[in-house]
Amino acid sequence: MADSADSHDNALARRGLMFILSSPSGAGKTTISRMLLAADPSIKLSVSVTTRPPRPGEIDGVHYFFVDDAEFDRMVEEDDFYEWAHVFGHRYGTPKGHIRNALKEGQDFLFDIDWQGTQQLYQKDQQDVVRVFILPPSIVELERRLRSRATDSEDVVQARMERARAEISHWDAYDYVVINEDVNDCFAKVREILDAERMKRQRQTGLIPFVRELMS
Ligand SMILES: Nc1ncnc2c1ncn2[C@@H]1O[C@H](COP(=O)(O)OP(=O)(O)OP(=O)(O)O)[C@@H](O)[C@H]1O
Ligand SMILES: Nc1nc2c(ncn2[C@@H]2O[C@H](COP(=O)(O)O)[C@@H](O)[C@H]2O)c(=O)[nH]1
Repeated sequence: MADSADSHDNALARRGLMFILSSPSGAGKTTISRMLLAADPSIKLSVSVTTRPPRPGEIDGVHYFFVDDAEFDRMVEEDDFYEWAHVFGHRYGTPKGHIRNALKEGQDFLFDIDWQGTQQLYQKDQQDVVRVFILPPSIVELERRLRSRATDSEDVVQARMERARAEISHWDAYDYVVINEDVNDCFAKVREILDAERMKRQRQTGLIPFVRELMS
């Protein structure tokens, strides 16, 4: 029979989470994602595949896997994606890789993806998905942030601003909505959401035998 330390460890066993951060472009989800990854080594980034060219400082395999159209087509044909979508004139997709098995083993993953990808992941796996939408404090501030990032041409900034209201209209398809005014406050809220979701009874698959043993 397992001793109490073993059974307590088993009781903490749970499935991994698919923790999704979405927002209109420039609201700050990449910033919040990077803060979360730096603060919490037990969540891993799901690195997306994209046909968009790298921005200065972006590293292949770290921020994205940068591929050409032919390679993206090949991955679609071979069913390599959990989900993929057209966003701002390029294609972006979540590679299946080792995610499914790692989730079963309790590994949490962070997804920085848009509303289309969120819908697709949610349809496939409602149980493990947690959807968080980040809003900017105002449209003026959103535009200021897109420009201050200084990584995109004027045309790209304009195109993203034109899409901003349409992106925001999907806010009610998310479990949580957080306004990113002060970045540290926003990060703290996102972290609280992650911590609480990890504790949900339904996710803690190891609890059932533990509670049975406690009650026996
Ligand atoms: N709370 C904040 N206050 C001021 N600036 C912020 C805040 N949060 C993020 N920023 C800045 O705004 C810019 C856009 O942020 P970020 O790149 O994280 O946005 P994003 O939502 O990931 O955009 P995209 O979807 O285009 O990747 C960055 O320069 C970032 O440093
Ligand atoms: N559906 C998906 N959307 C994705 C994925 N990876 C990123 N994104 C979203 O695209 C836009 C633009 O990103 P950027 O890095 O070019 O600014 C943003 O909303 C991302 O969240 C993906 O794999 N699937």
